[in-house]
Amino acid sequence: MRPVRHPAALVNVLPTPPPGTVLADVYAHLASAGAPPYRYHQLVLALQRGAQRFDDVSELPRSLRDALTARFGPTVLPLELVAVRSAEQVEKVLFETRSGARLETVRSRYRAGWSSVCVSTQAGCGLGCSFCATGAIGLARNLTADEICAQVVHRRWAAPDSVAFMGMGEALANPHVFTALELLTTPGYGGLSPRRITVSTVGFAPSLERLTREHPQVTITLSVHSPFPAQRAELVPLERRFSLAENLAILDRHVVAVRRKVYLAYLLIAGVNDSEDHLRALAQLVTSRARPELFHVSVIRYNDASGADPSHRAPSAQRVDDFVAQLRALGVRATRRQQFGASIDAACGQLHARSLLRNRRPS
Ligand SMILES: C[S@@+](CC[C@H](N)C(=O)[O-])C[C@H]1O[C@@H](n2cnc3c(N)ncnc32)[C@H](O)[C@@H]1O
Ligand code: SF4
Repeated sequence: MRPVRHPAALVNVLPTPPPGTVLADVYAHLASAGAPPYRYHQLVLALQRGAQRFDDVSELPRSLRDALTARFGPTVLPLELVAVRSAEQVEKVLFETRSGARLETVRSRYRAGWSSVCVSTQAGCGLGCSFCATGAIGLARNLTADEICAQVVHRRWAAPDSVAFMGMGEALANPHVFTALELLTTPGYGGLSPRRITVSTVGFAPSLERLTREHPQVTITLSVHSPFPAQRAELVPLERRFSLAENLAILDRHVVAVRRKVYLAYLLIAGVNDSEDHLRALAQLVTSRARPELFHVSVIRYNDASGADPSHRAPSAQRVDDFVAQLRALGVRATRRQQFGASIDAACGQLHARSLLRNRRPS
């Protein structure tokens, strides 16, 4: 949404911020201090223009800026930029939260004038997938909604065209993700179309159901990785709690209700899940759905990941292309997921918020 300039015009424009966010606390604080409503709106506009500190919001009287700083600390956004690394069309940033938790965010510019931010939803991840660097470090904690949104609106980059919840962590294991989605999609705050937001999950079924109910237009990616339950449980231990079948049943209902495509991620690991049997079983899994045309398989080439199972190997690029072509020949809509930034550990599955410190550089 384009900022509305005149404060008086703003009073009834911005909805109240969702509870559980710093903006909700600021809103309540300003109201209890007797500040007129447009002061809150001035603050939000200043944030959208890149202000990071209460002190930067020159539209607010000095006394109010001082009161907000005294109550909430100097910065509005709860992340400090610690280090940056760039390569190809990708920039990877290491952030630190006020409590000292570390997370990484990746910004890609994959075609002229189009940018996407891949946000982390947890510091680490507790789900222990065998192929993932984030899983290897375990879970430190869920990120707050503010910490998730701050990655999107950080002054380092202009507002992105799309946001992927595909960085560190399992988004649907973190209830704060729902607050973040609300903030990012509300006009006047993030203002992003939900269709430009992708949530990737290994299948936290109750939260997946909730996502389809509360944010039906958000794009969903379900990480599959094996069509065989016993093997999938080895690769993705959450399979033992919420099966692929249970998650696919949720998506079956969802695609019928919203008539929108969902994505199935298939991470190809040489000699592990790239056999003819896997190919046929995966194709059967998709083509047997009631609406197979609404399931799109994204094949991902395995990236070397620190702490992952040392026996995992990347297939050749040709093998990935062949796998995609064979899926198509079996009637499945499939593409290879384009990935950039593997040389700086910024590609899928490589985020672990440790090695960037060697490249520390000021913002
Ligand atoms: C890190 S996960 C985060 C989102 C969510 N937890 C999930 O697993 O879908 C994002 C994507 O990275 C992929 N991924 C994980 N480890 C990988 C690796 N070593 N190489 C390539 N992709 C990987 C996952 O399969 C998933 O599609
Ligand atoms: S692949 Fe996703 S769910 Fe699995 S360990 Fe990595 S971040 Fe967690």
